[in-house]
Amino acid sequence: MATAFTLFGMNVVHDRAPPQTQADGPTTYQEYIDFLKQQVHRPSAVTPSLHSATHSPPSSAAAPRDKDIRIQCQVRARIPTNEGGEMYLHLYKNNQDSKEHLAIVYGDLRSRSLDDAWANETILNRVVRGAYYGKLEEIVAATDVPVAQQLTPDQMVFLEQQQQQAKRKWEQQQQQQQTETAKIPLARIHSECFTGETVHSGRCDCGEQLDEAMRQLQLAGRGVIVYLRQEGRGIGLLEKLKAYNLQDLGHDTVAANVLLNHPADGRTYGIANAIFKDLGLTQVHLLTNNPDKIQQLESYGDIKVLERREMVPRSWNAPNDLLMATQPHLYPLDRTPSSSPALGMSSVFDLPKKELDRYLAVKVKKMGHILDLPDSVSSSTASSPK
Ligand SMILES: Nc1nc2c(ncn2[C@@H]2O[C@H](COP(=O)(O)OP(=O)(O)OP(=O)(O)O)[C@@H](O)[C@H]2O)c(=O)[nH]1
Repeated sequence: MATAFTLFGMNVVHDRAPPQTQADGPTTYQEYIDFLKQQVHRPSAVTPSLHSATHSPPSSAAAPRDKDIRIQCQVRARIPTNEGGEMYLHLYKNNQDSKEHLAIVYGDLRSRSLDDAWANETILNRVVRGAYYGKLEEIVAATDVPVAQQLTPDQMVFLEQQQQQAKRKWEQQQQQQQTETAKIPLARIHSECFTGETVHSGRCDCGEQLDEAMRQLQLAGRGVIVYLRQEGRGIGLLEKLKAYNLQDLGHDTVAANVLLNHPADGRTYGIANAIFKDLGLTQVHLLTNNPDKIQQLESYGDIKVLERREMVPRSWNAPNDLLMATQPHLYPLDRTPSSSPALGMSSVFDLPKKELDRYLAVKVKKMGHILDLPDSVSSSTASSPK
């Protein structure tokens, strides 16, 4: 028989009664989760075991392996964007996991580990891994290149001199910048979301957040988006897709994670902290609604978040829509209202809003994200835990 109870102002309907000890139903979130877990571990026709005998349970993504983090930027490359801007993609390796975490860098920030001298490398090796100063087109314009695998002695001398000059220019610019403006870079720590970013899922706002962060960074002209491979809040794509099926059965994003024996949010930010440091940042303005992200980042003691810049969902943000409609060149092509229907995709004016609003409401109501829920969203999500 279905049971209903209220949790954090939401009516939760479940197909089984809560445990005897909680005659009035769970009153705290922990009790709700315990209640759900109890059901999962009872044999049931409607709630099958989540892990078959042939599969070992997923490892806990929560275990912080945050000690003695070492990172190295392996390569940097210029990426012109379809909106007319330009950024430098930095690829990092680290001693914590085997993932390729990224930094999307705008403006003149430089990676210390990339710029370090590496053993037995030639000037051409440095240029190829992106540890060059200035613009490669300037080198190309001034020599007979294409530069071959082997540089002639003349080319080698030219390249060395050209790089010394370009480096001095960069250092001068840095000094001027610090004395004149002491600009604090704009930064974002973004967690990978294949579904939201690549297949344009309307279950979450991750894709539009990445687009919006890139737009803001491009406008700011200086800063970084650290792109962490922490898919599914750290549980990975496999487990996130299972969580989606649990969500379709009526659980919210937090409960679905817990039912799969994962923490609600298993992410850590030690690698982001190390990447910020590597890029010479000590103070940032951070684009986020997630206070936990700020707290975790600052807990390492290296980076101070001077200001939090909120990320308002596009579908809630009329002025942004207006900006997009009037300045579509600032937005990715596949997200503009005019091009979307032609591609058979939802336009931002026609997002699958119900599921997205539920996702956003859970972030605000259960995960403490700082966002003003519009009345329409508050009321439309009040009766559902999803
Ligand atoms: N486990 C799980 N992860 C999800 C789900 N939907 C999106 N994600 C992941 O959530 C991460 C983004 O986290 P969010 O909570 O949306 O945002 P945030 O990074 O904490 O906060 P902001 O800085 O304000 O964007 C990405 O790694 C997504 O893959 C879901 O339903 N379940």
